[in-house]
Amino acid sequence: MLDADALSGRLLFAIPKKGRLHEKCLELLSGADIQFRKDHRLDVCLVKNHNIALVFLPASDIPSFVGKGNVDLGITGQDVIRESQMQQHVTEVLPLNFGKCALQVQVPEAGPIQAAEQLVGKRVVTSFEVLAGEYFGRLDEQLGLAGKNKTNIEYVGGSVEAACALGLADGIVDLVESGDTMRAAGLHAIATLMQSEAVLIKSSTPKHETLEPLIKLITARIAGVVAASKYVVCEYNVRRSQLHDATRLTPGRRAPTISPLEDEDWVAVSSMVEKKRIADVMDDLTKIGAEDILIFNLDNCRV
Ligand SMILES: Nc1ncnc2c1ncn2[C@@H]1O[C@H](COP(=O)(O)OP(=O)(O)OP(=O)(O)O)[C@@H](O)[C@H]1O
Ligand SMILES: O=P(O)(O)OC[C@H]1O[C@H](OP(=O)(O)OP(=O)(O)O)[C@H](O)[C@@H]1O
Ligand SMILES: [Mg+2]
Repeated sequence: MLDADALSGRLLFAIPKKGRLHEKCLELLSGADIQFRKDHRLDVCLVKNHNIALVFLPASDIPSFVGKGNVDLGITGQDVIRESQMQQHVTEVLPLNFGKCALQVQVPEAGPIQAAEQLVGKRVVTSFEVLAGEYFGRLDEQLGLAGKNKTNIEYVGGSVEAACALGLADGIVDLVESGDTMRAAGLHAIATLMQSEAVLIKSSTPKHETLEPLIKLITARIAGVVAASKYVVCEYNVRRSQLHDATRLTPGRRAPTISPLEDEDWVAVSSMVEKKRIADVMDDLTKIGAEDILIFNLDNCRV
């Protein structure tokens, strides 16, 4: 049985229990070798190989749990940190390079509204009533709307994109990643409130100073997994005479590793390259005569 004694002294680490961030968080924990077995009936479980307990919570509740110091560390989206008005109480320790999306004002594509200002005084449906309220509050003020004439912000918990078709709203404020959901609902975006990604957060006023070394260790491990997902190792052979151009193309993080080959005119080069740039880099290496270009994914790293 899991009771308060079992949790006492452990670092509490909040993980989204479902939704878009859940699977990615499990991959991060596995990459950082944080081992646990979760009973599906319980939202708290002990980590086997560290003095940590994982707490599985809705992503939108995690900012206030961390901000109030009820848990020590958490993963959630920057959007829900701002929506819960917890920015002053939580510290963003590390961006995690997933859960990337934008909070946008959307309206029916075929309709008359083409700018957010035209929605002022009308009905807006959203799960982000604080952020949408602030945004349209500013527009209301700029356009001098007050009282009953102000933009009407209404909360729904999900499936926000259906609101316009159902006749409940003139526009919505919701998250967009690929845009598939928005387009399927016949909507298009006319303004962006914020960009968001998943972040590792800790309390700005931690209750347990003694846990700080463990927080640092976990942060370093997770940073290693995140960096590994951003980089590849690029290895190739190139003529010594082209080495200057080659190192300009693949400068590495500190410097590329250069090894001699049996053929004295040639060297082997090994270098970390950002994954998103690798196709261009391979094209450019080919142009300067590099051969045998090999790309390796990283499972983990410390850089
Ligand atoms: N389509 C998306 N692409 C990338 N990140 C997203 C997307 N939708 C949401 N997110 C991020 O994930 C966080 C959690 O949202 P999500 O909708 O997955 O949670 P939920 O509402 O608890 O789950 P569910 O929608 O399954 O009930 C959001 O605050 C946002 O940061
Ligand atoms: O631009 P896209 O790639 O289509 O992603 C955007 C959708 O993802 C989220 O919904 P989710 O899947 O969490 O469902 P929900 O609306 O029920 O929360 C968000 O609320 C959008 O509806
Ligand atoms: Mg959702």
